[in-house]
Amino acid sequence: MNEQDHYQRTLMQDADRGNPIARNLLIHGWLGAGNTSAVDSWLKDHKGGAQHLDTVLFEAELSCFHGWVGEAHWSESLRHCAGKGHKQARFIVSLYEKWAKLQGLGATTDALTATWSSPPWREVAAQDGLAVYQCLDFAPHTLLAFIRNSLGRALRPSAVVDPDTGAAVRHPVRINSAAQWFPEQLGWAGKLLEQRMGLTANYDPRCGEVFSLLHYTPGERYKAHYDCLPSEQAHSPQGMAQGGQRTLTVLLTLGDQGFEGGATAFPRLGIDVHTPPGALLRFNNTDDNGQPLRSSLHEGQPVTRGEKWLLSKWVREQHTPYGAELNPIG
Ligand SMILES: O=C(O)CCC(=O)C(=O)O
Ligand SMILES: [Fe+2]
Repeated sequence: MNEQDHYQRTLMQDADRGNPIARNLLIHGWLGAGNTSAVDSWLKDHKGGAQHLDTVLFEAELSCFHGWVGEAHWSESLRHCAGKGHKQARFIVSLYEKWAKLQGLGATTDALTATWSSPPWREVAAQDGLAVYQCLDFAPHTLLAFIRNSLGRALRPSAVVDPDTGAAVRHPVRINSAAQWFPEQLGWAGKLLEQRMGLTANYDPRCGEVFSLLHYTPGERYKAHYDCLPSEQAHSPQGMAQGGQRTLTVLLTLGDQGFEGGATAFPRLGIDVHTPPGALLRFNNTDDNGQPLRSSLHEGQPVTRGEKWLLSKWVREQHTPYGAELNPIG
């Protein structure tokens, strides 16, 4: 058996045992390859078995985010699973309801199918080609806690690769911990966040890089840096394969409520922004001609008390490999 067959067989076995990440990799792989009949028969096989509700919910997720034509409308399937007491389905329904409440939608509105209307942005600074905006009350606190609790377990000290040895080493530019939220781990909550963040901050989620979770304890910081890349690097064949230049940064503050210090500061503009939990901060890294913008220099100042949690999204000018995995048939 060659390596590819072995990988595929392992995925199938793990998916059959109910491992959701293996299942997502397997199905997203089939969707990306246009093999919809494999997806169809996998769903049919598993709907009868012990993982019946998991499979119904997963089919609903495919319908909601990937254009899959399921047996029922995704919102009906989601409600059905929640009604049967499926824990994850209940969480997702409650997430939609909390989000609808945050948007001021009345209790009579169907939170699952209500159209998303982006909350307003507030200008923090607009100077020297840089526009910094804040969007307060973007995401409900249950989502923030969910991300902290789930992805938080994958936090590791931030490292950069030593060009001489290839070893991962601590680097003084970024003293914090970080974790990446890979596409096969996003699940319903992560995909909903991708969708709503893209609509709100006005970018195509397929141009995004993987979400990074950043965590800072007192004394930790992210020293002044640019998110954009040197133009030659961004537009080299390797850079273009990654989506080209990083044009936009969007940060979602996850809490916790009580941290002090840790503002996101723009030293060339002389401003620092303290973004409350659930709010977005958005700024451009390039000018109107797509060139790196000097005024976009920014830093995460040292935290002085409590813990700072942040989810960061770097957006490229073109589709990224992450974007292709995020939305295999979109
Ligand atoms: O921690 C911060 O406030 C800044 C984070 C940041 O600059 C980034 O993720 O690119
Ligand atoms: Fe940054």
